[in-house]
Amino acid sequence: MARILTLTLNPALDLTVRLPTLAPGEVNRSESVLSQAAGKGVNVAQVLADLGHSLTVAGFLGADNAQPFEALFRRRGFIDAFVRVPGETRSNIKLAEGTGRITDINGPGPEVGEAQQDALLDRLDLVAADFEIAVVAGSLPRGVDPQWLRELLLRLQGHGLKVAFDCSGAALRAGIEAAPWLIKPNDQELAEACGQLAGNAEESTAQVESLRARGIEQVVLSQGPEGVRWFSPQGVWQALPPKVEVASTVGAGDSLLAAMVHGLLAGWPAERVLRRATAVAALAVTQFQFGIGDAQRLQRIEDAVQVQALS
Ligand SMILES: Nc1ncnc2c1ncn2[C@@H]1O[C@H](COP(=O)(O)OP(=O)(O)OP(=O)(O)O)[C@@H](O)[C@H]1O
Ligand SMILES: O=P(O)(O)OC[C@@]1(O)O[C@H](CO)[C@@H](O)[C@@H]1O
Repeated sequence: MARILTLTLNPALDLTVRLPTLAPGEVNRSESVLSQAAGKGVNVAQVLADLGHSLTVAGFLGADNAQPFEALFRRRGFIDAFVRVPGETRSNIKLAEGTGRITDINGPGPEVGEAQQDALLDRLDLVAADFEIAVVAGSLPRGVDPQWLRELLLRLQGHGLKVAFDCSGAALRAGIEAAPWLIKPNDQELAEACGQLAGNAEESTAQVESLRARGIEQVVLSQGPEGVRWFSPQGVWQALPPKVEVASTVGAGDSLLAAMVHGLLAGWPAERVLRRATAVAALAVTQFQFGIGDAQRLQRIEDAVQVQALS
């Protein structure tokens, strides 16, 4: 199995508040509140660990509330290469209604100074050669410029790493300039990357192909309950997940990304890569925790995923 680095520049403590129905402007009573050390790259690491890989996690972590992250890293056996920054890692609130609807309230993250940004680059220069691949996922904290992110991706690639990248907005556009190996936009992020929302499948295909023409080998377009379209040198593939009971969609994209990386690193045939990854993502929406909770359930979901080659 591979040694994988995940970078979460703006991790979060996810506070998932479960309630029957959200009534905005009213006093709401929750059923439970779950607090988890999270953020996209950390969630990806959890899934990759369950798929058998050995993980190093890095990024910027607020020094004042690092404990839940450190506990997770110890429990999971992750090597902790996070640079500590003054202040707190943000808390992101996820309002999870009984219907499966989720309302995300994500914080901006701590202010990260130039010295800490340099420290992370220096640390990555030291360790990069140990890895086959880096997964860079999630937003930027305050003080970090999208162009710094572009430089970071170029630097990782300069060390010979494949980069899988999942981001949004200006940071996504800047990262794309570095032509990472793989990106995983959703429809909205594809629109942000290409300047307009595609009106139909033909238009989104043309947008994806324009990105691939810029040197991005793999584009995994995630489309919520409608599944995945995957554009790669192995052709264009589509997967439709079975209907599942939704607990929380938070982290579904991270699960999809992790499992795509897993299948591609394993060198599996395209159909198997996409089938497994779609099942891992569908399983993720049935649970509140990150990672692969129930292997038997995963197999049942995988058997029900529909995959077809589009070209
Ligand atoms: N209701 C659902 N049922 C089954 N699979 C789902 C459902 N919602 C999402 N998925 C799976 O998870 C994948 C990722 O979901 P989505 O497209 O919402 O990602 P995302 O926007 O990156 O999400 P997030 O950023 O919250 O992780 C989808 O491509 C699909 O395979
Ligand atoms: O604000 P960002 O960095 O874009 O997204 C952060 C986040 O919503 O992404 C993960 C789910 O993908 C959550 O664990 C986390 O709270």
